[in-house]
Amino acid sequence: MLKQEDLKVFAKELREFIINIIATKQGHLGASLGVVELTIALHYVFNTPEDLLLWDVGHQAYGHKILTGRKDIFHTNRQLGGISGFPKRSESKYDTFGVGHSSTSISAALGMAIASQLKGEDKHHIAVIGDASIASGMAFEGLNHAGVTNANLLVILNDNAIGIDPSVGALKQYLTNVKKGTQKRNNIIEALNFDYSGPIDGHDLNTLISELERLKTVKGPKLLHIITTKGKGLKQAETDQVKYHAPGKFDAKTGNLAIKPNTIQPPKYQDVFGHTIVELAKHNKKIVGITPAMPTGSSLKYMMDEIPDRAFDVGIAEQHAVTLAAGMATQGLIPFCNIYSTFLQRAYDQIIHDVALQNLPVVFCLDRSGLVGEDGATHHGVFDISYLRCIPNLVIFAPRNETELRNIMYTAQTGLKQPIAIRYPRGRGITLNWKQPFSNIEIGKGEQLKQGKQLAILSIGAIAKNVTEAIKEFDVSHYDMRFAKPLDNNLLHTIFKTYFTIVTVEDNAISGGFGSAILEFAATHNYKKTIKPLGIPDAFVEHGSIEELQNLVGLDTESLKKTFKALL
Ligand SMILES: Cc1ncc(C[n+]2csc(CCOP(=O)(O)OP(=O)(O)O)c2C)c(N)n1
Ligand SMILES: CC(=O)[C@@H](O)[C@H](O)COP(=O)(O)O
Ligand SMILES: [Mg+2]
Repeated sequence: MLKQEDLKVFAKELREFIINIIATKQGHLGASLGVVELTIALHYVFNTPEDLLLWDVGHQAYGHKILTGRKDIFHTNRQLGGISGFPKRSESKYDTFGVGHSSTSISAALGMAIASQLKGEDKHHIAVIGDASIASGMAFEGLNHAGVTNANLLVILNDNAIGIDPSVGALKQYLTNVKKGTQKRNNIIEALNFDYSGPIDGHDLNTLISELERLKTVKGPKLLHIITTKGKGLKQAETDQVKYHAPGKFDAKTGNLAIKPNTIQPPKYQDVFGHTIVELAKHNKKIVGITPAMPTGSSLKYMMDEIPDRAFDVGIAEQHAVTLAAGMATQGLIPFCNIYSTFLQRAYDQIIHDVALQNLPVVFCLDRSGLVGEDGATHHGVFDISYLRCIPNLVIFAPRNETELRNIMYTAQTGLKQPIAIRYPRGRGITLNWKQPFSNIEIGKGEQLKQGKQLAILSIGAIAKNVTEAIKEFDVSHYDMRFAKPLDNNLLHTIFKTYFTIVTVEDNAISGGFGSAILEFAATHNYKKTIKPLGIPDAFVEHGSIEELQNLVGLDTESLKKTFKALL
């Protein structure tokens, strides 16, 4: 075991190791650099894995992974077949809880602490949570419960005043006041029956270690407030914390970002959303934009910059974002509530109870639908069609390209009388000249893209691109059905009367997805046809590039080609 006086040098080496690998292999950088000292101090003071250490979100756990037996394979981080970018129980006994979505650590650590009590085990339970994640409702539910238990729980609030984008809300202001020393009384955490200590410098190893040693002897729920700098140790990452949250490739020595080739490319779908909402909102004063803590990732930041009074970052609060949108819609506003497909899972009851049941015209923009790549199983947006399709009143649309995204956004603000979910993928579209004049899309209307004789392929969303390429040499029909709900029944009757074999293609789970909707249609109307649904199988898809993962599930162009050929 290293001596305490050697830990400072060790911290420098750990930081350099993380920077060197992430510079070429990519991943989340700033958060892990910010907790290097904390990570070392925690593993120095506590007896992991006997003591249970949980990382909220887990994007800051690279140091933890490196210190717990994964240094030699850290270069495989987030790559196909490599280690996960987040703590994962199946990967290591030091990863006590699987994460990726935020604000779960307090509840999970409390659950473990109560289990230890019931089993008569004497161990420590430590949840490390960031300032943006602790502001989420779920974290407060955990604190509220923990405060009336005598569970041996230590919550470490890693306060760097930023999430991916700058933290927002009254709690952030409160924490700032605590740091300034102007909020000594009325400590929220003490009011919840926690023993509060701090704020302390989270980069000072000696202070951290002595405070953690002291807290080991304190019984019951306790919270240590530490102040850190996101990106600590790499100048650019400290200065441009938003960019260096996950900067892509960069020069490990200078910190400069890799220069991207100067070629004209189609836009990212998120930017089509971001620019289009600004364009529409300038003309339609009823439009408001909402994001739960993802202004940069969703590109709602364009509207926040141009029309700040009508664009809201509500923090990591998906449930609140949806019900806030519902409230606004009751008053005649047209809320565009932009939530990553995977994070909308958190707000399921709000979609049903607060929006759909009251048939409120909220426009859900589900970015990052389909396979998202290196973030892996926690982040793929492959369930939304299934979890939304069973909800009455809700329209579900998936654009196959940028123009379709723009036009459905345009259509949604022209007096739609019901909620709509628009799902679109991570990454770039296919159209260079994408800023065309708007036109209306008829709700529930599909489109034929190619005419052929041998079979009919029905796709939904941007995966149409792979289908189009795969069928170039085949005599088949291709339909972009566009709406998973309502289905284009007229078009479907024509298709079912014309073809014997029908293939459906989607980047959503086959279970309950678009293909299931077509099977239900066939069963309802007594069509006895061969229907082959292609999509995500009934298993969690791991991490890798989107292309690799599409290949794994048979949705890349070559795999589709083989499947179609076998059916001809
Ligand atoms: C439920 C959920 N919503 C949104 C996200 C996206 N997200 C990942 S990290 C992050 C910011 C976390 O900030 P903080 O807790 O302060 O940790 P830091 O990055 O500063 O260490 C967000 C919004 C998520 N992972 N989970
Ligand atoms: C940890 C986390 O949840 C986010 O940082 C997420 O990785 C962002 O994903 P995008 O890169 O698709 O915006
Ligand atoms: Mg933070």
